[in-house]
Amino acid sequence: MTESMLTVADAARSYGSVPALAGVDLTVATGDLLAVLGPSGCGKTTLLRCVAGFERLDRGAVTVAGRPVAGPGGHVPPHRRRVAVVPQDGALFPHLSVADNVGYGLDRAARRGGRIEEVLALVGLAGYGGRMPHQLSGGQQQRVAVARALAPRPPLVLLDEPFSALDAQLRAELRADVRRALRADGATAVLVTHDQAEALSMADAVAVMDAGRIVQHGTPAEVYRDPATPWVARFVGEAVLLPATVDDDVAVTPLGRLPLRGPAVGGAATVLIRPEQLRLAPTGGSVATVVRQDFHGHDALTTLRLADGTLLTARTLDEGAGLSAGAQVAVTVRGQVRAYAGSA
Ligand SMILES: Nc1ncnc2c1ncn2[C@@H]1O[C@H](COP(=O)(O)OP(=O)(O)OP(=O)(O)O)[C@@H](O)[C@H]1O
Repeated sequence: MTESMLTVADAARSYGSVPALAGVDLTVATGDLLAVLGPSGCGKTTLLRCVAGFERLDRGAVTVAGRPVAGPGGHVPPHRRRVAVVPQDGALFPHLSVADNVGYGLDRAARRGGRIEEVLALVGLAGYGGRMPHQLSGGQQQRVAVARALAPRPPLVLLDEPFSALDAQLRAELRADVRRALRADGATAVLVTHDQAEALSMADAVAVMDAGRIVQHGTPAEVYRDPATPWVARFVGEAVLLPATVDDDVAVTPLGRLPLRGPAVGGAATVLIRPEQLRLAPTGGSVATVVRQDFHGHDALTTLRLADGTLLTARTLDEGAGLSAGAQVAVTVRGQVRAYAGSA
């Protein structure tokens, strides 16, 4: 079994009457990247700051590499936790060269041993050591911040929305490169983000957070395909949620009888269908009217209305091309669906 590099147990922290953390349990396996994904204000940054040691817990405990750093035994200050933080804006020292920024936390032996060049190469900046931060683009500055965090080989690296200030294309490139660098260096990391695509594409595991609690912890595929609640379903991607009646392993829905997977529920339920499960054809399914189509280049989201007024969103490729508002199509569902007890 893989050992945990980070354990957070029943962590609670309030600001006045606001419970920013309301009992968080979390583990990160050694060598993994965990994404903490949640909407603004759910407590992500507070969690990260409590792990780093910038904030104290009201209750609970944090263990890093088997060593208690917060909890009943006391509060280890940030600089003694061996936890590296990559902040949103990089926060490089402006008066130090790239090499000196990266080498800041290193002892002389490590500096001489070539670690600075090694981590700069890992983040794609070999040969940039002599530059000053202001001579770098925003994306390059973030790469330096990641290299600086990795340099002393900390047991844990925390990344706080590190790509949020970058434009979309740069962000995608940097995500992939930073993921590769972390993996190549064997680092264990926690990434805090409100961006589902970032969490699902980068992480080994995703902890979905809402109102100070972790509401689901699983692989990216698990939280997308098998969300714990309708709220998680909506938060991690486009979701079609339909009223249903469950009868054994079949849900009776406005789109017909659909096979179920996941935990059994009985009676009135809500089913989750992902837009890519919906297939459109000229005939041979439930009849729907096209309301509108939002073109995204690689695909399109087509909003449809069933005869009973139910709205659906289908992700379409060629089969939905050029459908205009008012057109009639037949909708079928591919694969199994997940049901939740009660109505949405
Ligand atoms: N220093 C503080 N003083 C008072 N309230 C705070 C403080 N820090 C955070 N909060 C409150 O705690 C809650 C959680 O905040 P936190 O910054 O952890 O959320 P977040 O998920 O990181 O949000 P965002 O994505 O917007 O940064 C919010 O309601 C916030 O207003």
